[in-house]
Amino acid sequence: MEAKYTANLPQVAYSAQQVQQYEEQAAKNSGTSLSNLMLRAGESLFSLFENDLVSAQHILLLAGKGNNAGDAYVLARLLYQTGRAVTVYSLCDTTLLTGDALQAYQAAYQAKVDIVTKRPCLDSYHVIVDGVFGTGFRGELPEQIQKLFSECEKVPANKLSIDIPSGVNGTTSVVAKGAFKADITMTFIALKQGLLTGKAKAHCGQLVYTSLGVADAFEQLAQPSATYMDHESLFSRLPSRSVDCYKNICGHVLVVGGNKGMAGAIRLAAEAALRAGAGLVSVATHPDNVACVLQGRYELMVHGIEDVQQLSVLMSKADVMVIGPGLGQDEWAQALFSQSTQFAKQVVCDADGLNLLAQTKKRYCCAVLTPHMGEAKRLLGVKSGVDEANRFELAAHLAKAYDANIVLKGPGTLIADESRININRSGCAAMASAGMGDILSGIIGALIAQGMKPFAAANLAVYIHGLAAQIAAKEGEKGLLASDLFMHIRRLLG
Ligand SMILES: NC(=O)C1=CN([C@@H]2O[C@H](COP(=O)(O)OP(=O)(O)OC[C@H]3O[C@@H](n4cnc5c(N)ncnc54)[C@H](O)[C@@H]3O)[C@@H](O)[C@H]2O)[C@@H](O)CC1
Ligand SMILES: [K+]
Repeated sequence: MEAKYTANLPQVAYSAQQVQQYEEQAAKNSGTSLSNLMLRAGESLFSLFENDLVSAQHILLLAGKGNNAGDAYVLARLLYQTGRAVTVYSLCDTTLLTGDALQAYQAAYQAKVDIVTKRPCLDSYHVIVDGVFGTGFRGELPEQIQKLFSECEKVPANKLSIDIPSGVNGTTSVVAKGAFKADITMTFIALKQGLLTGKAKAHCGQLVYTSLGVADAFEQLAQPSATYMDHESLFSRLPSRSVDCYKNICGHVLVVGGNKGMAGAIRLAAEAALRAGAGLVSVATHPDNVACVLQGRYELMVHGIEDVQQLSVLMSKADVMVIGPGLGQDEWAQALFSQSTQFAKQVVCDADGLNLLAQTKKRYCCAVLTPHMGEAKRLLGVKSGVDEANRFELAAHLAKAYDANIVLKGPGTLIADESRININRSGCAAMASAGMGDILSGIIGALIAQGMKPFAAANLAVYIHGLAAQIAAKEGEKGLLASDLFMHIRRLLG
């Protein structure tokens, strides 16, 4: 079933707890009530069926016992009253319903909506609507609900989640085992940060936002917990080039890595730095790799490093150092890493650079660290008090512990410094191919070398990288070679 959704998402995000805390006051300040908001939520969901899911005639709604179910009962009544075949499968005894949810249930019941407590066969529905848990979900999903959701995944019906896919935590992005997998999620009142990153992002499918008419009042009550930055504002922070500029004033990036047998990673990072506009790019690599890294990319200045003094000389000439791609962790790598910590300017540290950083007490004076979840956990070590599955907590904690900008890779990459977190908008699982991370670190290095602040550079680099990967994938370059991104990176940066 073809569906066309517009996802005009706001540029600020909040925790699900903030939504719970302020929704009632926001409703009051907007001259309305929570029960009215539930009606509006149901109506907004209904509009999806009127505009996008027009051919859906057989609809199954799964209902829990909270207000998320209340939204489902309002929707069920509206769908039924317009002639669709509607069944609500209540996962709880309906005598447990209270408050607004009870009222919504009663209205649906009186309108003669088919409400059952025995599991129907899932095969014949065009759409399955998940109204089981929303912002009130805590902990783990009961096993029988996991089973039901797993059966839902097997049938071809479109899956629509109300507010939050059941089992996803809208604050932390932690996804409980067996959580509902939606094709579309319509979320209300405020954009919940937990839906925008990590595995949670995949569980939402297409995210659609509806303010229920209280966004202004809500924004006056609550401080955003994260931004969801507009890319236009990022591009405007890229320094423009004057007609009389030359290579020496466009930044000199030193790329360090490429141990024996790992020339590819360092070459990708170095070429990415060139493509992203660095005036000069030097490479410090294993002597065996010099010819190979230089091959076909003669703009690079490639040096085989036998002792750390050679690296020291290169460091003295560079504006930014990118360390880690293909670095390895042997003696040669450790010596280079150790020397690199003397660098007094901006460092971008990736891959084995991060692993070596995790193993020592040495720190960079100013760094952008670009870990994936595994590396992030290693960087964290055994420090207690941080929920390792909570991407927001992890990124914020690392920014503090390492006094660095953090790029926590993965879908909806998080970019954090000590005081803020931005969630990347380009929305692509771009890191899923070999070499993608190497390219990202090269772009970040080049943007900093050209004068961008590290936080903005990291954000723009992640955005460009994701977009380039999306374009490359759309153009049918199957398997998505990392190097397919290069042409698009150059074009996107204008
Ligand atoms: N009138 C209102 O208050 C409005 C509520 N809205 C909807 O209401 C939702 C929030 O409603 P609620 O706060 O009632 O919460 P939920 O509807 O998310 O569910 C809470 C219920 O689930 C149970 N529960 C939580 N975790 C569980 C677990 N792991 N296993 C088993 N049971 C579990 C709780 O005990 C509670 O009974 C929002 O997501 C949104 O969909 C919106 O319609 C806006 C207006
Ligand atoms: K839900």
